[in-house]
Amino acid sequence: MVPMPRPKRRGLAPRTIIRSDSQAGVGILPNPVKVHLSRASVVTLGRRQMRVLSPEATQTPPQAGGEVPVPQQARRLYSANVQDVIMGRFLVRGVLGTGSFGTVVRAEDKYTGTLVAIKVLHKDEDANCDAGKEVRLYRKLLAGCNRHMGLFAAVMGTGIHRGYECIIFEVCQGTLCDVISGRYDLNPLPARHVLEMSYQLVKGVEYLHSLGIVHADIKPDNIALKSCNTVTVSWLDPLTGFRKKEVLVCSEICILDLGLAVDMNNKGQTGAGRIGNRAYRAPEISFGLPWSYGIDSFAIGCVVSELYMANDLFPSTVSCDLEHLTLIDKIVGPFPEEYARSIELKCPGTFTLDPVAICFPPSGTSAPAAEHMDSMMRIEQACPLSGSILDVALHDLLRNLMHPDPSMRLTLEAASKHKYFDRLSRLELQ
Ligand SMILES: Nc1ncnc2c1ncn2[C@@H]1O[C@H](COP(=O)(O)OP(=O)(O)OP(=O)(O)O)[C@@H](O)[C@H]1O
Repeated sequence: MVPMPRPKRRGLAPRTIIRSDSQAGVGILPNPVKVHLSRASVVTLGRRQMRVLSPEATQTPPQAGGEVPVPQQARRLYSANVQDVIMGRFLVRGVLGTGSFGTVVRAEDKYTGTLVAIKVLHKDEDANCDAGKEVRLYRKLLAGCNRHMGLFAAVMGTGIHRGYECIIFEVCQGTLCDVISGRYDLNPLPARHVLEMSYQLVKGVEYLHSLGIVHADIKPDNIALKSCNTVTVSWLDPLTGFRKKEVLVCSEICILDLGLAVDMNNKGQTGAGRIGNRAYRAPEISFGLPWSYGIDSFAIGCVVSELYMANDLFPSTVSCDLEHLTLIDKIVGPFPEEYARSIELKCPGTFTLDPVAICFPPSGTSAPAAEHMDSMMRIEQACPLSGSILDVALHDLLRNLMHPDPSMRLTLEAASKHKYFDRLSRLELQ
């Protein structure tokens, strides 16, 4: 049976918490701005406006019979119709996903029968700027003709369809989000697959860094599987004995979506503004500080932890930056004292210093205590990463990838040489 696309695990809720750029540089928001989103709204994030889709606009509920439904007509979004022909050549077969910048459809080349993924970028001035950037970054990757290119979905061409900019990609099958959420019933992944996928992820993004590009949106939704083919094996569960289990035939992955990527060659090696998904966001971004390549290391640490645990690292119910930072402190912290002092100087009211801890709930907050109750319970129940990651070498790698202080965080070049990867024997990427 063809698995149905699931809504992204971390899709934005109808009432989503967003901080506008006016707060950048003055630290985190104690009381986040709550914005009621209509079906498709434009909000200011960082220095640009960005389309945010409400769940109704992004979810495509499964239909009986395995057919992929197409999204309803939405303003400025490409409305995919099965049998639509893109650029006079590609027959639309279904929708693979819809994101902030585009609708990605599976399509068949009517001349060769080849299946491709076409990202049809939303039609608005801002998104089209990003289209140009995304294409330029992919061209930069291609120009390198580097062997790491296999770790990115190959770009097969670009074009315009009914005024929408399109990028044609190699089609991949499913994402790590599907794997972690249990859609393919692959959990727990064999340790070997966690190792191989982690290594590819580290090497792929390390390659981006070597070109001066920060991906800035590493999350399980943006890592695809090259193939979802599985075999059934007999698996010895220490508690219940032998049972049948599905295992991927091949652990090859593919990094998607350079839509938010930042070319640091033009930026003096630091970026600014809020970027990426909170669940994978490095603390310096939430503090409103300049950030750099380390934000990808942090996000990769989160993704690898989730692959290993087959579960979220930070709960998707986290309601504000301060709660997220408190969880970082508890799960992969503590924040080093010197770093906390330097943040407190720049963003007063973020830390208490004796002992060092994030101020959560913020002192003097106007929100009634009841509003913080769920957050406090989540924080109390969170356990340090060492409680969940039993493999000592992997735990060490993750602690260093997710070091709360970016100046002490492992670079991906160093990560690729970490002792956890010593046990790789046959990966060609070495
Ligand atoms: N080459 C591909 N093969 C298969 N599925 C793909 C491919 N590219 C994208 N997708 C699917 O489409 C979804 C949206 O694509 P993408 O992330 O590029 O769009 P976006 O608008 O930039 O999204 P975001 O909001 O995450 O920035 C992905 O999460 C993935 O599920």
